[in-house]
Parts: sequence; C-alpha cells; structure tokens
Amino acid sequence: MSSSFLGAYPRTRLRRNRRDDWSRRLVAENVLTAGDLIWPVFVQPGDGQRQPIAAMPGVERLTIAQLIDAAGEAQALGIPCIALFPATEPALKTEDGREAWNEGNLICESVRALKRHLPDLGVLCDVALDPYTTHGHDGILVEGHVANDVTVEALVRQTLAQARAGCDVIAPSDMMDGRIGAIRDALDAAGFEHVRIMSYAAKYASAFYGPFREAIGSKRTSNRPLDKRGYQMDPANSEEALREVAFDLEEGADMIMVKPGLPYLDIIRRVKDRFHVPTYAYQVSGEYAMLRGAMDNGWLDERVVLESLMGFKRAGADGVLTYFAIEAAKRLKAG
Ligand SMILES: NCc1[nH]cc(CCC(=O)O)c1CC(=O)O
Ligand SMILES: [Mg+2]
Repeated sequence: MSSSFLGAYPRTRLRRNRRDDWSRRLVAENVLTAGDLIWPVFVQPGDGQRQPIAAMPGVERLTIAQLIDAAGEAQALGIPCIALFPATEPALKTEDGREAWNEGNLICESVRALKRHLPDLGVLCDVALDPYTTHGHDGILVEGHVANDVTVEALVRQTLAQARAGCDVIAPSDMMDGRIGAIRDALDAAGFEHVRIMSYAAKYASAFYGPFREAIGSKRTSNRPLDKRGYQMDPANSEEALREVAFDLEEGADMIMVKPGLPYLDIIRRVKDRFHVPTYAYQVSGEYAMLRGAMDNGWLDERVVLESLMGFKRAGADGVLTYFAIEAAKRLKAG
C-alpha cells in the first residue's frame, strides 16, 4: 500500500483516533474477554487448608471442596473452562506412574465432583505421567530415556480414566510422537467421540516451568533441574513447531496449544497463519511468577496482567491458559 493511498501527515494524523475513549474503543482490532480464559488449578488430596506455592504468590493448591467453590466463582465470572493438575501424594508415585490411570485418583475424583456441582463448566485434564512418576518425567523410562510407544499406551489408559470420570477436554502435554492419533482412536472406540482434544503440540523444553514443578511436587531434590529435552522442543526451533502442529491436526486434535506463551508469540502467529485452527497459548507458571513478583514488589503495576493477555490475542491466540484468569476476569468485568 502506498502512502499516497493512506494519506500522510499533516492530512492524516494517527493520533486523532486515539484522542478519546470512545474512538479508541471503536478502532480496537482485538478484544479480550473472560470467554478467552482457561484457568489452571492445582488440586491436593484430603480436606486440609489451602496450600500456598512459594514461587507463585497468590496461587494455592486446593482440596476438592475448595475447588468446587473456586470453580463456581470462575464460572460466575464467565470463564468457560478450568484445567486440573494434581499434587500427588509421594507414596502414590511409581517408576511407571500407574496412579495416572487409577479411576479413583485425585484428578478423576475432582472431575466427577465438578461435573456433579457445575455440569456446564468445561473441564480440561492434562495427560502426561509427570505428576505420578518418582523421577518426574512425562513418560516411562527405558535405559534412561523416555520410551515413546509404551508411554503412549500409558497415556491412552490415563485418557480413558479421565474421560470416564467426565472430562470434556483431553490435553496431552507429554510430547510423545503419535499420541494424539492413539488417544483419538481410543476415545472413539470407547464411545467418547464428543470428548475434545487440545494438544500441547508445540511445547518447548523451558525453564519457565520451574514453579509448576514445585506446585505438583515433581521438583528434583538435587540442585539439577529435570532435563526434558529428549521429548520437549528446542527453543531454537520454529519450523519444527509447524510440523508438530500439522501432525497433531492430522491425527485428530481439535485445538492446538503453544507453550510457554510470552517468549513464543512468534510461534503462535505462525501456527495461526498457517493452519487457521483454534489456537491457545499457555502463560506458564514462570511467566506468572515474573509478573506477580514484579507487581508484588511495586516494580510493575497491575495493568501488565491484561496487557500480557491481550498480547496473546494479538499474536493470533483464540484463548489463553493463565493463572491470572480469575483476577483478569474481575478486571475485565470492572472495565
Ligand atoms: N507435562 C506436565 C506439564 N503440564 C504443564 C506444565 C507446565 C505448566 C506451567 O509451568 O505452568 C508441565 C510441566 C513440564 O512439562 O515439565
Ligand atoms: Mg508431536
């Protein structure tokens, strides 16, 4: 487009539309609403107190009873869906993570309780073994490496347990090859053709997951952080992300996720432009910790919450998983 068509200063002044609130709203290209948000929640066993998470001030692990109350608030604020993550009792963790497909596990019980009390709230369940393995990896180890195909079989068992409990969205976060197709086939064969799959398709091996691992209790006791580079993506790559997304769509994913969020906005944009499918960003625990920490210190003011979320919309995301969901929905409501 030539500047003679668009006009130029002094005839054209881009500041005119910015002058007043009404004209700023009229020319806004993107909107952020509570309907764009998915709220990730950490669930803990028993019926004790809410447990704070040191690296995520303001985020707490909730018992099922506390979860029902919190989820009710989320729904009342217009949040369409919540995502569940378990803080598994150490005694239930094993080498193969078999608690993942125990139909009475914390996640399945949480889903059943949510569906009983709040049947119209969407419930998303993460599929991966890391909350249930003693070593903290997302799959089953064979000779020191996460073995792809045996892990996929385990993930299928985990998926079916969650679907039977009433889960609406299965969200595999493990990065095994071929798991979306295997999970889709198993869901369809079991009569769960309505259950959606949101694939963590382009998930990077990121240090921004640190606080999450504390939250679910899978942090290493030694000083060395868990190395998941054998299955999660290299932050150097973006062409590879497009191949990951293409395969997952071909295998039957309904929705695609890019993770982490803020350092990977370019990936969201490329995925949206290439595939035109429902695309989501995960503003992960480390991103929450950064913003929360700076706000709590008075270094940033609270407008950064909605600004960061709008960034995902502008990059092409249809929605965002964010620990700020409740806070953001309240701010949006207040206007
Ligand atoms: N597969 C587990 C999983 N699902 C979501 C997150 C991270 C979420 C966050 O940091 O908020 C992780 C951690 C990991 O891959 O190590
Ligand atoms: Mg893949």
